[in-house]
Amino acid sequence: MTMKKSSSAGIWAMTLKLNKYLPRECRPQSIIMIQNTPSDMEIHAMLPLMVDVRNRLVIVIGGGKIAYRRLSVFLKQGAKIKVISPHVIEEISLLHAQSQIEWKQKEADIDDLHEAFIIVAATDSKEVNAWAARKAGEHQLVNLAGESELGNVQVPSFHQRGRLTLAVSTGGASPTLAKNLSKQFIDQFDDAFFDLLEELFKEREKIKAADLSQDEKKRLLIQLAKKSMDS
Ligand SMILES: C[C@@]1(CC(=O)O)c2cc3[nH]c(cc4nc(cc5[nH]c(cc(n2)[C@H]1CCC(=O)O)[C@@](C)(CC(=O)O)[C@@H]5CCC(=O)O)C(CC(=O)O)=C4CCC(=O)O)c(CCC(=O)O)c3CC(=O)O
Ligand SMILES: NC(=O)C1=CN([C@@H]2O[C@H](COP(=O)(O)OP(=O)(O)OC[C@H]3O[C@@H](n4cnc5c(N)ncnc54)[C@H](O)[C@@H]3O)[C@@H](O)[C@H]2O)C=CC1
Repeated sequence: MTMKKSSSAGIWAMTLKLNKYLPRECRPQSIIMIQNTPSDMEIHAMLPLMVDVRNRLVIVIGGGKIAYRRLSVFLKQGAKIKVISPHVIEEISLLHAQSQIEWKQKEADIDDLHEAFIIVAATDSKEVNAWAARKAGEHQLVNLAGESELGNVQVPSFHQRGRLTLAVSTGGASPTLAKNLSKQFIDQFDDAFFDLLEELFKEREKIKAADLSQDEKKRLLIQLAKKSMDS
């Protein structure tokens, strides 16, 4: 599989193959010397969480196509959206005209940030985006469309259907790859699977509510999951 090529084992194997073409004195002395894939400890991967944004305020600084892409996701999830930007693209202007979002037609300033649960900085100015990250409160979530490492939230590529959410993040390595992978993953599931998931949910609720010991409930729930995987 292609993904495996970039694994450290793959690089090791490739390097070992190369070794035989190198004069003995030029060969790497140990695997440490030839290892060029950072370990999981060295990469700052972020924690995936499911966040309920319903009725929470998301401030979007900037009104271009990336701001629109971000706000569309939050809006669909039930968040309240306030766009702060001197100019916005037509799609944003239309949402504003339909009273689906708020729009303050101005440059962002410090007063705009306070009440936000999540701040999205998606202007075309690195300075403005970095300013938003700096000025955000300690308890706020901040997403920067570029230079995302200055914020504390990154947006993965995700698909949701029924109760299933599949999200893929490549931590900034390749958003396009994340997009393709998440599509490939969700396409593996057919309609019957989503019906099954709904059934499982109902069955599980019943078991949880039943007058049984915790151990017995756990046993039944594991059995239920096993049965569904076999079917
Ligand atoms: C760090 C992150 C920011 C964050 O967390 O907010 C980030 C950063 C940047 N993206 C850039 C480019 C592109 N981004 C996309 C697409 C998506 N980008 C998304 C997330 C993220 N993008 C986060 C990392 C996620 C990860 O790595 O897995 C997705 C998943 C979600 C979303 O954006 O809504 C969405 C797919 C949605 C879907 O599934 O459909 C495409 C392709 C396209 O548009 O089709 C391109 C062009 C091709 C390419 O580069 O691959 C650039 C360069 C900008 C410039 O040119 O300057 C930067 C800035 C930088 O890297 O510095
Ligand atoms: N995360 C991702 O997937 C991607 C991120 N990017 C990054 O996203 C950023 C935005 O990209 P686009 O939407 O294409 O830009 P754009 O140029 O279309 O829009 C920029 C917007 O920022 C607004 N703006 C500028 N200064 C402002 C200020 N002081 N206060 C409030 N609003 C201000 C402008 O009025 C405009 O509406 C870029 O920095 C780019 O690097 C770009 C492509 C993909």
